[in-house]
Amino acid sequence: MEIALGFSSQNLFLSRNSSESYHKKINPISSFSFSNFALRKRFSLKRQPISRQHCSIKCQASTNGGIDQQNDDFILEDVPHLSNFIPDLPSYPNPLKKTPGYAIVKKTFVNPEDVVAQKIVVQKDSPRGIHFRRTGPREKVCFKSEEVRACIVTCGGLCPGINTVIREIVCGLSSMYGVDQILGIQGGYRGFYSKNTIQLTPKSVNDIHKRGGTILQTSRGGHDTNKIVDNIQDRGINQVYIIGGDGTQKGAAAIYKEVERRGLKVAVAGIPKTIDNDIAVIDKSFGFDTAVEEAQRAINAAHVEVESVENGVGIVKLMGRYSGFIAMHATLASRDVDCCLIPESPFYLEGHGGLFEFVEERLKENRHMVIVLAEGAGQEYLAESMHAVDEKDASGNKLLLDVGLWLTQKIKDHFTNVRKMDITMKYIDPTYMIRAIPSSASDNIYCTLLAQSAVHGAMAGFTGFTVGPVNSRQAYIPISRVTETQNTVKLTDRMWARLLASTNQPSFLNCEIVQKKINKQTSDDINDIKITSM
Ligand SMILES: Nc1ncnc2c1ncn2[C@@H]1O[C@H](COP(=O)(O)OP(=O)(O)OP(=O)(O)O)[C@@H](O)[C@H]1O
Ligand SMILES: O=P(O)(O)OC[C@H]1O[C@](O)(CO)[C@@H](O)[C@@H]1O
Ligand SMILES: [Mg+2]
Repeated sequence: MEIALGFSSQNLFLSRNSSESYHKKINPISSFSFSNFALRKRFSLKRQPISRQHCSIKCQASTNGGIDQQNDDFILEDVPHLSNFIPDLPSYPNPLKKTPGYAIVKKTFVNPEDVVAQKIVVQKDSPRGIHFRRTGPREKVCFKSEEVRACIVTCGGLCPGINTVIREIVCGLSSMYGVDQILGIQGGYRGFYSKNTIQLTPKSVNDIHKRGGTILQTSRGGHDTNKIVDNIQDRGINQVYIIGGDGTQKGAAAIYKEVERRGLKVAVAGIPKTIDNDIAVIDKSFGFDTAVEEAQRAINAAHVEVESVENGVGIVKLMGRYSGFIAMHATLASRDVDCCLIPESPFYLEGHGGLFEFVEERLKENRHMVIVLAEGAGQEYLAESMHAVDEKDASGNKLLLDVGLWLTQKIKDHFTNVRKMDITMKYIDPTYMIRAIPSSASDNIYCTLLAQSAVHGAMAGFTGFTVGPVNSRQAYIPISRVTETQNTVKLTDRMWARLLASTNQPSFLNCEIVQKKINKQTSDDINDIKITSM
């Protein structure tokens, strides 16, 4: 089957030619015309002559559904739609146009064929690459307002902005779609089957965005797919909004699969939340900027303390289990940090090029120094030196040892006992403080976009999706796509190089483990189409 595509070089969106005949040929529900294709459908493209900024492209759905080896593939990684497994699903006109907010909006509904390109830095002849569906209101919805019974659940650790997302889902459902049956599931996944629900209304959530944490409470562990879906069925819930990190999104994928297996008309929408910014595909997770901003206060305090004494060494420990994004960004933002240690970049203490040597150099030069440490850094050394046994939290995440205390002690011992130097150590651990605060103004706006995109998607009948910004545009991403890998700092990317150039810290490159890690990252990068460089 042939599809005509047109795009502007200045536009991130690609639109398929919306000819009626095409729609009829592809899908009886015209506004969901992509949804007949299975996830990760690939189209081989034949390029036509490019005229100025626009070019029109013919593409052909791959008949075998497999990976097309042609260079100029257009790949749509689509999200499921309820019509995929519910026969004769009715659709209704979207009531949005009748709401005061949208009454005079020029283009209320997104073009159903708009997609967001995952890769926007391209060369003239490079392949078209992967695309995701653009979020936004569709002309047709699959739920009548009075029929919707939505629920919201929050799982995993805290993050600034969770309450804003809750608020905006409730207010979005109510003001845009006239939905008034919205339940809050309390205490994370286990709350589905072990706690009572609370009714959420625009009034009850009115000022929750000013508070940190989650008004619904959260938990780790307790994901029992069958019990959860039984409960969804028993309560007559037909839209499930799930706010949480990588673990939560895996849980959401399991719920979606079970819902599909049972053939239920239930839309499952994931909203990615993580302070660690470790969720793949999306640009950045909400609350991250707020946390980085708050981390500045701890770094400033450490700097003030150590520059006020002779040979002051300050250590600030920040969150980041497997990904050092908070530490990296907080360091880059501060300029008062001499060294940033993250889980992705192993370091060593003794000998030439090691951390002790660097600390001594900085003390000689400046009489003080500040180290920012991600909690997941150096765990291999700690485990070795403390003979620790592996402990896990209720979700199966490894419990970390306190690298901040360990490093403080190591530096103190080295300078006092080996180098016979007087130093003053200051250890600041603001880990929970940076995630327990309300979100900043810009994060609040980001949370609003996420929440409203999720609401539009669920109302339109999309399911099994996570919503998030891809190259600054909100997209519906298949849940499995965001859980297959974890986002980590790439030592081979320019952002880490910028950090090294800013701190002038050692790269610890003459260490064998570091070399091995970098070699591995380089080979992983070849398979990783996500552009992490900025
Ligand atoms: N593979 C999985 N399948 C189903 N459920 C899962 C899976 N992994 C985790 N979960 C569930 O998801 C919830 C949250 O997981 P977890 O504690 O790992 O936090 P998270 O969502 O990754 O957030 P964060 O890491 O940002 O704190 C828990 O209730 C856990 O039981
Ligand atoms: O103590 P809690 O609540 O389990 O959270 C700690 C973990 O949560 C995170 O913020 C997110 O996974 C990690 O950085 C941190 O290790
Ligand atoms: Mg996690």
